[in-house]
Amino acid sequence: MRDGSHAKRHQFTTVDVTAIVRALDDAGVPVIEVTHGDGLGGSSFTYGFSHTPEQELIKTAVLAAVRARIAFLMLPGVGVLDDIRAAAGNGASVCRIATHCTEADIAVQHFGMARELGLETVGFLMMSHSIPPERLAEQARIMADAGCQCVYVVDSAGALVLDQVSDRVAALVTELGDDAQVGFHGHENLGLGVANSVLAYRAGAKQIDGSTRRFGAGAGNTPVEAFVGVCDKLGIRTGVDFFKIVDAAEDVVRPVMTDECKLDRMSLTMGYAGVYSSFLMHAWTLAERYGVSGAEILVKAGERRLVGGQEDPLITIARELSNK
Ligand SMILES: CC[C@H](O)CC(=O)C(=O)O
Ligand SMILES: [Mn+2]
Repeated sequence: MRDGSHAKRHQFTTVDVTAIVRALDDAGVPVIEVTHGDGLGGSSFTYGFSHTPEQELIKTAVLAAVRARIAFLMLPGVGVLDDIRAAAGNGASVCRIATHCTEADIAVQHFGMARELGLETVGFLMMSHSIPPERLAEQARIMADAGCQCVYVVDSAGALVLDQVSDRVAALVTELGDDAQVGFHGHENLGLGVANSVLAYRAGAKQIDGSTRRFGAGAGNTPVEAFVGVCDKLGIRTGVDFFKIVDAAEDVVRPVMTDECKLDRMSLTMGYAGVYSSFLMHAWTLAERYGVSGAEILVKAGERRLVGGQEDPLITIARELSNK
């Protein structure tokens, strides 16, 4: 529900969260993430305001879950340490800290504090396609040394293709050994979420993200119901019941979501050009405001190697295109 929140423009209600958590929990999903789509503190003019304060949603999710642990995500700078304390106080038990893949050092104090609070810790190396496996492994080492228990290869742009996932996951597994697990977070912008996730598992990833009906930024995340079905057929045990997760997707999540995540010109361009998936809605809005092509904005964003948090340069690009 965190990445999926982008596809609902952060308008989840406590009623939605209760219904979805119950259904996912009953299907056997072990960890459910609930936060504004841009993480703790994301509700703002830049990222869009939440319908319901995220700490309220976290509290609601904790109450609704019987077995599942509730996770939250934060980007240092968008959220602050007090947001982590509040989420822990509201019963969340998994703290996921995201940084651009070359900036792991900005999360050191967050992992330290999360561990002191007794939280399970996960590190997100975003835009993992943009640096080679060896450099990514060095950044993973920084997170693990700071107290992170599972470092994720995060394909924020949905730009990684098959072996590029295996190579990165394998590099992290070799670097981290028993010090931390490795995870994978895929996006569907080139239609590879499930295949990439299977390869991540085969390369040693122990935690894999997904969302029902693939709700997430861009073309969405790895569709968890398809991933569970594929894993069943491959003899990979996920602990998630295929028929229950399909029912959850169809009967509970579908009616709550206003729009489907589309594999269309814009999201395909994001995967192809290596653009942060959360830029999709910004590019749409700017394309309309300046009367320019959204896909062209994204291609330029890829050329300029913009990272998450650099939403303002998208405005510059749109203005430049419009002046041309
Ligand atoms: C808001 C953080 C970011 O979008 C994390 C993520 O899901 C990704 O990079 O794919
Ligand atoms: Mn994502």
